Amino acid sequence: MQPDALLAEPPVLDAAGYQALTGASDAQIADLARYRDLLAEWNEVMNLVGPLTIATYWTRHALDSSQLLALAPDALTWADLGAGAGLPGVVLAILLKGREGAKVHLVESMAKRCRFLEVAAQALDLPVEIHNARAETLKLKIDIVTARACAPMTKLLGFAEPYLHRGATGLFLKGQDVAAELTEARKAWSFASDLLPSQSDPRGRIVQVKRLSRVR
Ligand SMILES: C[S@@+](CC[C@H](N)C(=O)[O-])C[C@H]1O[C@@H](n2cnc3c(N)ncnc32)[C@H](O)[C@@H]1O
Repeated sequence: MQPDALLAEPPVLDAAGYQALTGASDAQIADLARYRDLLAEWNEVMNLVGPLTIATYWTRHALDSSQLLALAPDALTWADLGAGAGLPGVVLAILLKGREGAKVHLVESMAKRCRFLEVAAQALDLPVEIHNARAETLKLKIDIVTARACAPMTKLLGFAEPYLHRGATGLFLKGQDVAAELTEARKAWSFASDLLPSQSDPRGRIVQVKRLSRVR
């Protein structure tokens, strides 16, 4: 990682800044704002996201999630493992809404977080399927498997293995410890990977993973 990247601060965007940067439509901005309001409302009674991160929603959550679409512009089917409150999956679903064949699988093992996901999906009329399940137990054939803050890389690859084996590409949002996590993961897994820069966090990286197998 470049030393100056370690010093740089993430951009702080409002809705207008986010729209100028991403080209999102007015309808998508309205849906993203509605999702932020739902997050803020439900966060009062349920631990969904760090309360302070609502103030930086457009960078920390909206941009962090939506940047994945530019890396896989033709992908229609996604699975978000450990979706929690729906990050990145709900943001992706908002932006994919209306595209024929689009579907985001939101995979979350905690039932109460799935209740929030059901509310968001209904309020925003999203192309999602919610699975209250452990990610590693599902057998979904999809284009892209993603996750943010779900587990360290070694464990996350175990969750993602069934999806990668069915042909998915992995795009995982990771923080500044990614290099150490990858070194550790290579003790258990053999895989091809690329480290891509994050638009929302100069210290973060997106790990693109293909061809996963266990180290014997
Ligand atoms: C720290 S939260 C992150 C949530 C969200 N991705 C985000 O970035 O805000 C991790 C979530 O992963 C879920 N989780 C952990 N292991 C899982 C598994 N094997 N299958 C499904 N969900 C899992 C947890 O219940 C939790 O909601």
